[in-house]
Amino acid sequence: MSTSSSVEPQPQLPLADYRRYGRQMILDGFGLEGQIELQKASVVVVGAGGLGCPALQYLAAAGVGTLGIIDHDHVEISNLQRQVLHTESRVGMPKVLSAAEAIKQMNSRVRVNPVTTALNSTNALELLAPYDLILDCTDNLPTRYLLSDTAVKLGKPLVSGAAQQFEGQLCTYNLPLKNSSQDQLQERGPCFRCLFPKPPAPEMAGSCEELGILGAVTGVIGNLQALEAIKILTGLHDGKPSLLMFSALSAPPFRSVKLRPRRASCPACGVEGEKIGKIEETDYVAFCGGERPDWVSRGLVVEDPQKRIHAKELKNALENPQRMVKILDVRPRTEFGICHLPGSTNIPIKELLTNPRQFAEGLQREEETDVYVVCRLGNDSQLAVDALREVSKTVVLKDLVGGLRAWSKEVDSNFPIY
Ligand SMILES: Nc1ncnc2c1ncn2[C@@H]1O[C@H](COP(=O)(O)OP(=O)(O)OP(=O)(O)O)[C@@H](O)[C@H]1O
Ligand SMILES: [Zn+2]
Repeated sequence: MSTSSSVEPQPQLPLADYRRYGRQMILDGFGLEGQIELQKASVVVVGAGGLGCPALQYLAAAGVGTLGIIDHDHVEISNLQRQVLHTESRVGMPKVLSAAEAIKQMNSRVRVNPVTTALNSTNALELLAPYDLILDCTDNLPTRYLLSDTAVKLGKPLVSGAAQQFEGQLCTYNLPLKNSSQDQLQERGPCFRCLFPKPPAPEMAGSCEELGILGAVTGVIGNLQALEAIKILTGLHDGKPSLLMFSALSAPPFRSVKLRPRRASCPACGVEGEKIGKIEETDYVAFCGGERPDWVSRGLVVEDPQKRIHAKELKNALENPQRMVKILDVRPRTEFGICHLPGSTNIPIKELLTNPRQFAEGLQREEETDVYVVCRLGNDSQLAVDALREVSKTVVLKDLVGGLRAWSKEVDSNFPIY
């Protein structure tokens, strides 16, 4: 029997992994140690949407040992333009299960822990505690504050991404600082509350559905989140907190600002002044100004027949005109260019609201004409009708309940939904 085999060191990774991860293991500063760190690491990704999908994809491909995925939503066809782990055949499936399936196909050795419930103040500490690092891939402020407070309480870095339209942001909160002084406060970088002590007004925060998003933009930010996580886990991060801003249409597209140290008076991570209470007892939605008005359902509640018209009634009015009928479409020009009702006139809501009198005067000249205002979902059309009513004497001035989406559902299934 040869004695050499008993003294030969065992490979520290399965042999196949040397081949699989070799391209990254030969990088200076990464090495075998880096791969072992990734293998041992656990990362939880909150949100398996536009940011979460690319982030998960690169974390799984790189060989992070355990990935938690938390999301309560299901895959929709409108997600596939950017949520690149989901597929046509998985439309309707919980996003976390769809993402788990994609990861399994790519790297079967990654342990995936899917959670199909929403993260909230009562479950956050428990759901996030088992992980080394947290990725915020969500799309709303209450969850951002909740994630930040929980990350502070658990002492974990929080890699936060955001993207909308052509723009995105990346920031790691609660980042472990390198060469930190003895000063306790300086051991970690600032938290989300240090930067944004007060939430912006809820109406300022629009969703991707309302404002639009280019898929490749979420790809850029989601990839950067994965990269940031990998740098932190493998010790490649310089430990200097910064806020990175990306604007796809600007030159150069990236800007970065160094962040100030954490605020001693921060109610979450500071040592002075008022502290936040228990996370479990905090109402994050209320803190962020309450629920955003659900305009669509609001539209269904306000049933004032003087002010509003349903899609089927509008169809009748158009087909059996007692009087002249005019359709005013208040969507942005780009959306009007996607599809519109024949014969409709486009006056974008922004223009209309800057000078409603001017447009009302135009309508008044056509006193015999009934005016119906339409938009995409039935929100802006209400604002337009309210503004026009104040200055106009047009006899019939109504907005379409549920907007053109309702038109498509209730009247003409060939009218595009976008
Ligand atoms: N508190 C939360 N817990 C778990 N997942 C969350 C929470 N808040 C948001 N998310 C998830 O974060 C993801 C954000 O991704 P994104 O905005 O790309 O998707 P979306 O909401 O499907 O988009 P769209 O606005 O086009 O419908 C969503 O899948 C959403 O369900
Ligand atoms: Zn703070």
